[in-house]
Amino acid sequence: MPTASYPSRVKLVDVGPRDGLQNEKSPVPAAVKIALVHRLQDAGLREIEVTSFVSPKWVPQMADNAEVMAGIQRKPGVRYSVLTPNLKGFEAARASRPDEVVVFGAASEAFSQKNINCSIAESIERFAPVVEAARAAGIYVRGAISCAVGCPYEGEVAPERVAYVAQLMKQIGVQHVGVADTIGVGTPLKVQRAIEAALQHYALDDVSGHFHDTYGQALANTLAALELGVWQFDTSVAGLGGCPYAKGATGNVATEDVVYMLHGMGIETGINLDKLIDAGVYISDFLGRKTQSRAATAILNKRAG
Ligand SMILES: CC(C)(COP(=O)([O-])OP(=O)([O-])OC[C@H]1O[C@@H](n2cnc3c(N)ncnc32)[C@H](O)[C@@H]1OP(=O)([O-])[O-])[C@@H](O)C(=O)NCCC(=O)NCCSC(=O)C[C@@](C)(O)CC(=O)[O-]
Repeated sequence: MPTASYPSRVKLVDVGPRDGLQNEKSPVPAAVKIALVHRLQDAGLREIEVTSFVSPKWVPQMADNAEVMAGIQRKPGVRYSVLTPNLKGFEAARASRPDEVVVFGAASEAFSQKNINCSIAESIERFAPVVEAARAAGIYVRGAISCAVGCPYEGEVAPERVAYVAQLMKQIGVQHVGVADTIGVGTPLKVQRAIEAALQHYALDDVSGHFHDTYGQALANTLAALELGVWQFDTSVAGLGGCPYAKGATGNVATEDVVYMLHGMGIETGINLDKLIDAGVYISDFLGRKTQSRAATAILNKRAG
């Protein structure tokens, strides 16, 4: 049996400050979000998804988007991304000088309606002017394809739906797509089919994985994506998070767990695991709960002796 050949280097985008905190019921002060971003960049993260410019009525936790972006002491070489669902969000985001904006669509009609209040076709119409304005301003545009393997409202999602949305995103000039298992129901072969669907329209260098860990499959799914040559992943420090419109779904795969796995496989990330664990402890302590990262828990137990 041939051994899979894995990429030698992987880029992780920590989405903890955005995806991780968007669903928190109690307000997290902007100062804490800013401190978390600082800790992540000090740990070696080179891309951080900071916040979203969405309706504060829909996602109150992200209402401090501009304040958070303004408070970050930017580190050279680090890219800061934000979510922008429409032109209103983009115009507000633009003033805060993001390096990258994310338009977020879905492979499921029902999730599109629940999450962004429009159909898939309408979402593409809303994204098109965002993409045009962002690219004209030299801002990179990433697209997220939610519910790429399963939807909380429609159940299983066929890879053809992912290919369909990827094609629409490609047509309007989105530069990169993230294949997102929003509710963490995917298993390795299903995730590979979803990624292959995106690869029908995007090059390998322009596709990333975004796996929630609800069913404990996210690391296995990350490995399955690596086997296809995917080398970019969204992960969340301490495994924070969940989507307000995907009830019951847990956070993303913990950044610490992915870093531990990759380093163990001899794959470089540029991330200092100890500092990353400290960043996870910082935010978990603030939230008054234990980290969701198994690797961090094991290493913290060892540190405690
Ligand atoms: C997309 C909208 C805004 C459409 O919401 P809508 O109600 O259809 O928008 P609208 O254009 O009809 O406007 C209604 C009101 O919202 C305001 N509005 C309109 N746009 C904005 C904006 N950008 N920023 C601030 N305010 C905005 C607008 O000004 C107006 O205010 P009013 O006149 O009623 O006072 C809404 O549905 C929304 O905000 N949804 C939130 C979606 C969200 O943030 N979901 C979580 C992130 S996605 C995710 O987590 C998945 C991902 C990416 O991680 C990948 C994965 O795992 O799947």
